[in-house]
Amino acid sequence: MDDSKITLTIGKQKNIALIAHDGKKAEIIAWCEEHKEELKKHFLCGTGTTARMITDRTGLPVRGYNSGPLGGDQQVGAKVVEGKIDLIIFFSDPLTAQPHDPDVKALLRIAQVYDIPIANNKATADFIITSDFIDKEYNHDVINFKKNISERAETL
Ligand SMILES: O=C(CO)COP(=O)(O)O
Repeated sequence: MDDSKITLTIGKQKNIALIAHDGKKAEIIAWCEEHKEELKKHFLCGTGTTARMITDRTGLPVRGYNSGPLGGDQQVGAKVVEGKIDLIIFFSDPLTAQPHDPDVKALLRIAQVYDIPIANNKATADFIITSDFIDKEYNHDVINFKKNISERAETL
């Protein structure tokens, strides 16, 4: 058995990261409004502009990191590595080139490495937010996890 891999039972409340490129901001705001009652039960964070716009338009509290082009995707990726993110809703824009495309790819890759559910369009986001996953105690395999479970949200 790999000693660096620990299984944690995290509880029902999830730490959810919300991210959208500019061409998809309206879509993620509408999605948050549609699922507001569910999202209220969870801890929300996101890249800078997305977080601010969701809070302004829906009233949901969303802790904001840096804007995506200024390293926000990398900050979310680092939280994934630390075992603090349970779900990522990332409405990326497939029709517009992004200056920070390497950061976007790095986030997609690290979510895959750590087996974190990541929705890149509304259909997938709808599926996850209405699924058992969101309601269940979440058993999460975390590699090199060093923080106490209760510190997870506080240190996001
Ligand atoms: O660029 C982004 C994700 O790659 C999103 O960043 P903002 O939320 O700051 O617009």
